Amino acid sequence: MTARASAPGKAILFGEHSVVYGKPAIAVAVDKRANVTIREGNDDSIHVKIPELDVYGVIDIETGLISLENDILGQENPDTFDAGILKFIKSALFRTELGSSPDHGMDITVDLEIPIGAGLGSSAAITVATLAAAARYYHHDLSLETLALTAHQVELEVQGAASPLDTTVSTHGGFLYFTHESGGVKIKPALEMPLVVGYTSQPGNTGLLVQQVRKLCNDHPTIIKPIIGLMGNVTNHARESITHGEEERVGELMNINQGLLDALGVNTDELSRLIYHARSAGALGSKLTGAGGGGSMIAYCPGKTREVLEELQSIDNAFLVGMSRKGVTW
Ligand SMILES: Nc1ncnc2c1ncn2[C@@H]1O[C@H](COP(=O)(O)OP(=O)(O)O)[C@@H](O)[C@H]1O
Ligand SMILES: C[C@@](O)(CCOP(=O)(O)O)CC(=O)O
Ligand SMILES: [Mg+2]
Repeated sequence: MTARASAPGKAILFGEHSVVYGKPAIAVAVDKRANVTIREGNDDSIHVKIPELDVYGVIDIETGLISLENDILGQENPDTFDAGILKFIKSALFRTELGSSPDHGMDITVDLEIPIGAGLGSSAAITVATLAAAARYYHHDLSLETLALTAHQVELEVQGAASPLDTTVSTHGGFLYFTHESGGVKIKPALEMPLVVGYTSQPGNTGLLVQQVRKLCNDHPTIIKPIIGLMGNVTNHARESITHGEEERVGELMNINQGLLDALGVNTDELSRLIYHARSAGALGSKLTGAGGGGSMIAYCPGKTREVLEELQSIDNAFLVGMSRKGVTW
């Protein structure tokens, strides 16, 4: 038996971090995906292979313990490596919503097109695709709604705190205005949305950054809560501007959102450099995307895509990102 599923990463245009505090957000599924294949295994363990990351993990079915076959990351970074992405895969495989849980060995391969820890939702895409592939493997029917909800539970369990934004976008695809009350509502942009992503070689860890913002908010509630409230206002203004085709205002609102994210302490030197260089090369707006603390920025650059891409590539990694209407496929 072989079961396959695939789910897209995402870019957050407006509202990362404030979405964890109940505010709205705008995000788009991107044309980079996590592709998961599950096959029956030859022994009693779950073997997970992620060739793009050089990660070869083993999950013990009885104890749930995760170990690394090649332990390269553990050796390089013994204090900080915590089996990272394998925790999401394990948590997904053992969810009761799947109707069954692993009772024999499996071989799981993740073909990952999304850079990890780059704010582009690799954790959500891998989680959604693993759940979908496992449901198929167990011949279990799972609605998209249950799939998105279950994937959010996985992110919550592994990350500690998480909004349902990434898992909603990865499940349903498209360009979404997300609220906690109504979930993802598709947006019809009245303008082209050419986006360039620039990513630093330093990965960010979403769980740690969300905790860091929580601490800042607890230490300075009368300052940080209004900033989070403002971020919600920026997102709502941006939705108007996107649907009315107001390019310059969209750019300005991205820059304002970036200033507020900086105030939350999730910006870095490297991100700032990419963000300001993108603006100098002609981007109307640029900001970090996802959790920050490293990872990626996006630049909104109608008519200037080539200039911005070349500028960012001269500093670090950069690529043009396209929207994916396709959410999870299985
Ligand atoms: N090279 C790596 N190999 C395995 N796991 C990794 C690696 N780099 C980061 N991780 C883990 O992958 C997860 C990435 O999820 P997250 O921090 O949400 O970033 P994103 O979803 O933006 O890619 C984290 O739990 C992190 O510990
Ligand atoms: C910072 C946050 O808003 C987005 C995190 O996205 P990513 O894992 O960095 O791709 C956290 C969340 O919404 O759960
Ligand atoms: Mg993530």
